[in-house]
Amino acid sequence: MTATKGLEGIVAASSSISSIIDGVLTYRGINIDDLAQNASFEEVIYLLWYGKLPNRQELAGLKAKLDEYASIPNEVIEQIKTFPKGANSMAALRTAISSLGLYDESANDMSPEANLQKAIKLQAKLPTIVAAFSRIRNGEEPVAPKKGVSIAYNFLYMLDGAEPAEVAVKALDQALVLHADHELNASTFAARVTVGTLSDIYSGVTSAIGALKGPLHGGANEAVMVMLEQIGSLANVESWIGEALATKQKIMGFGHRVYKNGDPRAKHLQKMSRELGKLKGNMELYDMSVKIEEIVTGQKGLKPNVDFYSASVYTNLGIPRDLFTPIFAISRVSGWTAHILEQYQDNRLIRPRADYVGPVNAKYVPIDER
Ligand SMILES: CC(=O)SCCNC(=O)CCNC(=O)[C@H](O)C(C)(C)COP(=O)(O)OP(=O)(O)OC[C@H]1O[C@@H](n2cnc3c(N)ncnc32)[C@H](O)[C@@H]1OP(=O)(O)O
Ligand SMILES: O=C([O-])CC(=O)C(=O)O
Repeated sequence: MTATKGLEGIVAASSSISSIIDGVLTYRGINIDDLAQNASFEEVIYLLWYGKLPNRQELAGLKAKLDEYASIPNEVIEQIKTFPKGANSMAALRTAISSLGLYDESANDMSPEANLQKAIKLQAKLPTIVAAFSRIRNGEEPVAPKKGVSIAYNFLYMLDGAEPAEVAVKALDQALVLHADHELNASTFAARVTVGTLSDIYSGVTSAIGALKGPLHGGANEAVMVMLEQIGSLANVESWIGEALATKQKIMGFGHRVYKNGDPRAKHLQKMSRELGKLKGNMELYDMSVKIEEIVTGQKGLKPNVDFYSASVYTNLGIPRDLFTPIFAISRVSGWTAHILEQYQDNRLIRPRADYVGPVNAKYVPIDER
């Protein structure tokens, strides 16, 4: 037995949810470019869960359910109030989602109907939790979710307690579409491994949040912003990136396990970043990002991934840096739950082998002789 480090190129599941073929990403066979330009995030959620685009009535039905489930139990709000000041936002989300399962009487009902309802609940409640966490740590009361608006609108509304600008809602909605699913990425794989033991959906999503948090995965969007802040200005880009490359540091937001010729989502986020910069009358972050891309692609052949331009997009939307990865989770929970439902439909325990490289025939040495 020999191991493939990082499971690169290993096909570990069959799935009909999203595909990456010759660098082209589709959700249920529909090209991401088409979806990014035309679909709302709610249509995409429906597409991922039900395998087809909804008609008007089906979409209205899903939105009504999302409205019904968007509020979170008081016990969870009270628990968030006990979190340490300065808690990591993804750790807080992981804990709150795990707690949410305690207050759902159907948490361990494994019927397909109950699991679908729980997927809707998780999608509906996750943005409410992120916004509540953000307000509570700022010493503010959480804002209750509004009915009859999109997830993107509601999240921005619950975050600031004010009606969001149309342009901000549109940009966030498109970002949510672009992040919704991505085949067998690390967090989705973690979710599938967890529920492959026939554990419950809350456990699966909690595992996924833990995996998304890391800077080699979803945590990279926050890390890109840290880098932009450290660089500080367009004038510093060349020397900062030059030094980072010379000392073999990883440039956050570049490279991808599956895309070697570029991530098809990055161009949409780049366009959004440019447009939001123009609207704000401040192109510094956009110009810095373009310059970084020019150098990193020129010198290393590495292309920006989905996380790179999302950092300047979210910053231009006025969102605090440490909420970038929780926003990724607000979107990706649609994909995680679609994969969890698919895993339950045709489950087999996921249990690979390890290539043992440790000592053999070692003897137990009594403690006094060590
Ligand atoms: C939503 C997402 O999860 S998208 C990914 C988000 N993560 C990031 O942006 C973090 C930065 N990128 C990376 O760390 C990597 O490109 C990953 C984790 C995305 C992919 O990793 P892998 O497929 O394992 O590629 P690996 O890390 O082996 O890289 C191959 C080579 O390219 C280099 N490389 C890859 N990415 C980068 C980078 N961002 N900056 C500098 N060099 C890089 C590696 O150092 C390695 O070089 P070597 O062969 O000389 O050792
Ligand atoms: O697929 C991956 O490895 C990383 C990921 O989640 C994405 O790019 O959206």
